[in-house]
Amino acid sequence: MQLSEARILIIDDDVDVLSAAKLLLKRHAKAVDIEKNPQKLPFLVTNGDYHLILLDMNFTRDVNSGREGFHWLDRILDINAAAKVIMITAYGDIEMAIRAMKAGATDFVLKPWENDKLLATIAGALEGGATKIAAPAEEKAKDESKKAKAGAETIVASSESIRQVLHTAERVASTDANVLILGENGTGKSQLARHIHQHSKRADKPFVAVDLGALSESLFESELFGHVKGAFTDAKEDRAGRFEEAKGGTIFLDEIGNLTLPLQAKLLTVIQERRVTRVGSNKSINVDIRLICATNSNIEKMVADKTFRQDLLYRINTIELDLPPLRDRPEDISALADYYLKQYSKKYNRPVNDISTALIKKMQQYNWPGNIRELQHAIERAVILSQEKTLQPDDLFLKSSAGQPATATGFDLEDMEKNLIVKALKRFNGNITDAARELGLSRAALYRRMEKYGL
Ligand SMILES: Nc1ncnc2c1ncn2[C@@H]1O[C@H](COP(=O)(O)OP(=O)(O)OP(=O)(O)O)[C@@H](O)[C@H]1O
Repeated sequence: MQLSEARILIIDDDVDVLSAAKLLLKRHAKAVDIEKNPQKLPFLVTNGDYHLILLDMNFTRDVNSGREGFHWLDRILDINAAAKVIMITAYGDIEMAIRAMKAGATDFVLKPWENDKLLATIAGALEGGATKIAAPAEEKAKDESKKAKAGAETIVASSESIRQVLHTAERVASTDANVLILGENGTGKSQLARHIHQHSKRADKPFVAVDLGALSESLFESELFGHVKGAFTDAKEDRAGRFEEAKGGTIFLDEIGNLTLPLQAKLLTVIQERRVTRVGSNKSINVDIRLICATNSNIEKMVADKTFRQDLLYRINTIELDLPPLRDRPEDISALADYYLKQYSKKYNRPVNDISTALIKKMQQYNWPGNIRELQHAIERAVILSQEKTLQPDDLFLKSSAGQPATATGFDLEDMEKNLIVKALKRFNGNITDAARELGLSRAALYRRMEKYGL
């Protein structure tokens, strides 16, 4: 839709921001309403028929955390999941802006804004009607059902090593052989397990995934094997366990290397007998399941150290599939980056459609400790933050030198700040006053940071 047809609501507790925005927008839009008090939002959203809402992230009551901004974003999307909300965020709040986009905001603008940029962002949000991000709950439900549908997930496989693994996986899918998938975190073990299920004759039966690493010892039995009413204090009714839920289908036991020895013994019995007994019951039930396990531990070493039972390993590893880390398959890096670029530029309605050769090179030199999951998140952030059509090396926040571990999030705030400053200085040909204004900093604060980063 055109900006000239749009009804816009602006919510900010700073009256100067409100009047500046109104002054600008009323010249371009059909109607502009402003409101200082966010408590009025539910009423306004319900009755106002707005095409777009500009929402402040940090109300003064809650300046630092942005919590209130998220709260109001949620309220708006609860009332109208298709609402278009642009968050107004201060410089330094980029991390929050990313979270807001993930939580369902259509876009964000940094304060203080440039008028042209604000207008372009609003016009972009209004135009991108069809690609509006779904509200989180909707999105999640869509994801789940997508995953459940056979063949719905795309596996990117350019490298010979992954093609080999996929080839073997598809060949063994039709058998009922137990499969053990090995690989570092984020290499795609869960995805491969789902792929095997989808290519098996059990595809239209349940696929039940259990993260054994997240299961406490006390919950293990009732979660996996179920319980009968009264078996323990909280057992208010009979409940089937995950093995029973997977009947006729596949059970995927992730992080099997995390099981303690007593639990390994219990699991071994069930796998051998293909029968489970609910906690508190004396009747065992037959379960027809296909078993797939995965671990990022060195399981052979665990057997040698006697922390993993050899007989259990022999039961679960009839077929062993080894997913190599991403750093060992550079051909997959550019294919995956491309795949996620398309996915996220569509999801977030961003104009980014290409990755520069220099950035591909940078990615291929990096060691990706978090593997595909880390690459996926890095591209997602870059797509959200980039203003350009082609992603450049500066757009991806990685530790710069190859072989260095990334930070826990793969995203370093200081690197990010330095990059933003470099970009602003470039854009304004080194003009400190203009760059500082763009960044929302005083000239002195910008000088201090330039000194800190040796710029
Ligand atoms: N070949 C691939 N093509 C496209 N996306 C992939 C591929 N492999 C993995 N992914 C994606 O990477 C992310 C991590 O994959 P997954 O959860 O399967 O890894 P994992 O090895 O099970 O991780 P963890 O060890 O932490 O449980 C997921 O979003 C998944 O969809």
